[in-house]
Amino acid sequence: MTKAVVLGAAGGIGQPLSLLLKTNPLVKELSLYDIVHAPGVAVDLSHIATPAKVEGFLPPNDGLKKALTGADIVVIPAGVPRKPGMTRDDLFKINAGIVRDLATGIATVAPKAFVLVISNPVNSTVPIVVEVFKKHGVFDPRRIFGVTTLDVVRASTFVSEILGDLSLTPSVSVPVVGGHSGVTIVPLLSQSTHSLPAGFAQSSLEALTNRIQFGGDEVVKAKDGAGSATLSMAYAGAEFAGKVLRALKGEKGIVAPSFINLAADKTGGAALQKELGKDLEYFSAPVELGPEGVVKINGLGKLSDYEKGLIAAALPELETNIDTGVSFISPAKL
Ligand SMILES: NC(=O)C1=CN([C@@H]2O[C@H](COP(=O)(O)OP(=O)(O)OC[C@H]3O[C@@H](n4cnc5c(N)ncnc54)[C@H](O)[C@@H]3O)[C@@H](O)[C@H]2O)C=CC1
Ligand SMILES: O=C([O-])CC(=O)C(=O)O
Repeated sequence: MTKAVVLGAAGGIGQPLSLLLKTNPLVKELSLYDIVHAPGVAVDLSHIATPAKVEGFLPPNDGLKKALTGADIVVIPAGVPRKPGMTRDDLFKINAGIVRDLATGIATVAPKAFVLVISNPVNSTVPIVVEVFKKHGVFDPRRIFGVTTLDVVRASTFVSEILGDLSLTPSVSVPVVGGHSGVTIVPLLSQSTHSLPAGFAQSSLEALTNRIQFGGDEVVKAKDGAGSATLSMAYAGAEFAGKVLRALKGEKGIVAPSFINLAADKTGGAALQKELGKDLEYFSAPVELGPEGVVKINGLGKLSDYEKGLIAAALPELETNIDTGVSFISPAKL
């Protein structure tokens, strides 16, 4: 009996993500929570002929508590999205408090649930969730994930476009590491399952890297004030949640990049910090998943000199983003 919960379920991401979770056969119960419209979205989804039982909750009458009771996996797309001209960090002022309050609810009601954080800025909101869990004495680094899957999805799509064959997309896999904003997004294109065309110029590689790093801006610009990626994010969120659910059920060998606390696997985390040359507490790396969450943090593999430069450029911003999140909850630590 697996219960999934979506917090922020009536939003641009929340609705299609809830739809996709409703169609996942591993989900037996689906609870939707939002400050608006969640019961209506739930009734709508409840007519779909798949097994998951759907319920929707609003804040009054302990709605958050009811939504979270018995949760195995909680996905958080609650919060405001960007408008043109904004960075993800500009969202921190509003989203930090939203994520803190929702994390407090999870830590109190469903401390063992897997928590998948979509709300931006992910590089800071994941540390917020972790600090809240620490304060409640329920922190397990293996169970808290920043969802960076959209960067991986974009990398597969853009590489397939360059190879001139979109039908390759499902099998093209490119590790994307670091974090989830601008230069902290580091695609390791040299490790793509499908090589770029022979003679692919360095300038083209840089343009492709830039497109993956700033893919979010492409959508924000195209939506022209109406928000940021929602449908592709819902797809990516459902894909990552699906992997976590399969691992929870005992399937072995599932690996996916995610922004995690490196204490999730002490040996792998320490080895990664050594590779990075920096004692970062968080990093998005390929992680192997199991029934208890992160089983193993994989290293970066063989990097090109260009990729080494991208990692070096990502580290200072990542460190600042992480500190911003930690100090929002635990100012004394810094
Ligand atoms: N990790 C990633 O790759 C991506 C992250 N995002 C982020 O996801 C977040 C959501 O984006 P959208 O769905 O487009 O925004 P949206 O504005 O369409 O939806 C957000 C939803 O959150 C709800 N909400 C606000 N405060 C809440 C609270 N305290 N409790 C429960 N629900 C609350 C709102 O009522 C709304 O329904 C943004 O922060 C955005 O930047 C967006 C795309 C990709
Ligand atoms: O760009 C944004 O603000 C939303 C996001 O995280 C993405 O699309 O990758």
